[in-house]
Amino acid sequence: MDQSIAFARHVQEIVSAAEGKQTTRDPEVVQSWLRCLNDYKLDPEHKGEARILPQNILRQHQQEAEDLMTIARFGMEDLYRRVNSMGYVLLLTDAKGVTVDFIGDEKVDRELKRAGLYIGSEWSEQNAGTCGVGACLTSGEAIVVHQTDHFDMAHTPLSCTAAPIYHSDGSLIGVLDVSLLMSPTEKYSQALTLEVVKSCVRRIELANLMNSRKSDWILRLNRTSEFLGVDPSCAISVASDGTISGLTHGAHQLFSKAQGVRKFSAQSFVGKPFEEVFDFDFNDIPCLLAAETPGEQALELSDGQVIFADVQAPLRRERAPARSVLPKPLAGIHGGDASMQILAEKAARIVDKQISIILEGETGVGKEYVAKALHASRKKKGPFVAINCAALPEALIESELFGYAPNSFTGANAKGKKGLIEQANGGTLFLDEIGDMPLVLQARLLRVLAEKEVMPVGATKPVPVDIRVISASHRKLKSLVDAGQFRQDLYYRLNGVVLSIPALRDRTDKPWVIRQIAALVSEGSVMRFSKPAEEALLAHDWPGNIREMINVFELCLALSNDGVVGIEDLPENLIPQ
Ligand SMILES: Nc1ncnc2c1ncn2[C@@H]1O[C@H](COP(=O)(O)OP(=O)(O)OP(=O)(O)O)[C@@H](O)[C@H]1O
Repeated sequence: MDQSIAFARHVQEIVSAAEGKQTTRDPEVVQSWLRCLNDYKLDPEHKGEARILPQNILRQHQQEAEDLMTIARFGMEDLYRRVNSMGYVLLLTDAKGVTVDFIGDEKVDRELKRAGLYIGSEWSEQNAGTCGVGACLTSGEAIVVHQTDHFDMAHTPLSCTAAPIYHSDGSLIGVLDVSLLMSPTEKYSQALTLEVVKSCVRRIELANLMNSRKSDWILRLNRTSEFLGVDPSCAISVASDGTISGLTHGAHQLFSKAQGVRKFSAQSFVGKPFEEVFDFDFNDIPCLLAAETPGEQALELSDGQVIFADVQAPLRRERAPARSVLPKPLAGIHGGDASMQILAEKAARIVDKQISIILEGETGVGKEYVAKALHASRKKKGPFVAINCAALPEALIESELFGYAPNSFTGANAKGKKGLIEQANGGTLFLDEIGDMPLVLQARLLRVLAEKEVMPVGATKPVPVDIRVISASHRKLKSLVDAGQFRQDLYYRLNGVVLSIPALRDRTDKPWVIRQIAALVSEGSVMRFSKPAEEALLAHDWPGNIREMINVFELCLALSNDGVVGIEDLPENLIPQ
């Protein structure tokens, strides 16, 4: 047919379609023509040249699309091996329609370049009119734009089949297009090509999801159980908190249909709880790993539709909780010593549980300090009551601990008195030097802990108490039990978890401890040490631990000039000979 007649007919067809007249064109092609006329104000009589971007601008697009190019390259090469003998070329464009990667036959390089089937060509609908890439980007769906489907007469020799590529977060990131310079007249000749391109993109998206979500559960999904393991139709990833962290476009379409969502909305399923989409408990996903029959792989979608799932467990464990996730008071008990860090992490795991804790360590290492940090880290705090079992006078110990009823003995307060255990109700009871508690009192304490109530001296009715107990001892309680000085049954009740605080001489964070205690003693004002003084502090073995350090620093502060402590200000036993 004469070129000018063909051109006139093409323009005429577009105009009459725009007027709403009957047409045999596919509706998505007509919709694109209408966008070209009405939205982009393109002129069907104008013959545009294919636009190839200059190198520097192309490079910018390629840099921004680096991830997409890496994701898609293996799929493109595989696809090209299958279709190149039929004359197809492959284009990968970014979300703006710029060809950032290209595979074609070098023998017809010049013709391809002229036709715009080339690296750097720009195929947005606004620029090139109806074309495979442009219509695909605008609609978000795969499409064949065959010969005179093209809006611009310059492109009507081409046949273009394009499928959108979606990121696992749901956003449209590019288009994979296969095009022919010369093709059979009938459009249905490209029906199989469309399926091949869609399947290639499906595998690209799946590989991307599996690669980028290694710490999550991956569920490969199919409507039938056959081919589920080898060629699933779509997939999702689920994070450890039970929310959907990523999905392929096929999964997006499946869920949208199940939930009656018509309008395409990119991110609508990412971040949603797994149970909102499936009628299945997230915590039961591991059970699917052991599925042996298709029936055991079947899941129900929210609309009752059955879908089969092939599950892959997280390949990479999420990193262990960093120090910063410890409750603040516990994170602040050391300055980087490894055994203190382990202690803090262990304590953080049990801090809100009904588990008794024993703190062991030499005198002055900071057992009460750590007990207070434990208490301060609890969600439900209540009061903190400390009892030094070694310092209580024997005669008063019972009434101090358990309290007494009004007028229960001579000299007692007429109103009675709440004991320390009752004062700790709803909070923490810290029993310091528990190893020094007399045996008779140990029996009574055991009853309090077992029955969760105290019987004040002279009272007839017990008082219920809810306390968490932290005990401390500078001697190993187990050896006291072996020596018959501590009740075994009480030891077992107190001994939920033992936390051993290292001696100061064994800690690797001594410079941090020095700074802490200097600030404590000087109450925030200046207290610094000369280099030789600091070296002497670091070399000392601190038998009295942190308490000894506090005493030494108080003395130094009093002797020093303007808060700067020299070696001569240190006590004699600290000065190297
Ligand atoms: N990390 C720290 N920062 C500041 N001060 C601390 C720290 N650790 C302990 N202290 C202080 O050191 C002193 C001794 O600590 P604590 O009384 O907790 O030790 P203890 O092991 O319970 O001693 P004892 O065995 O004699 O009962 C206290 O004044 C405490 O406040």
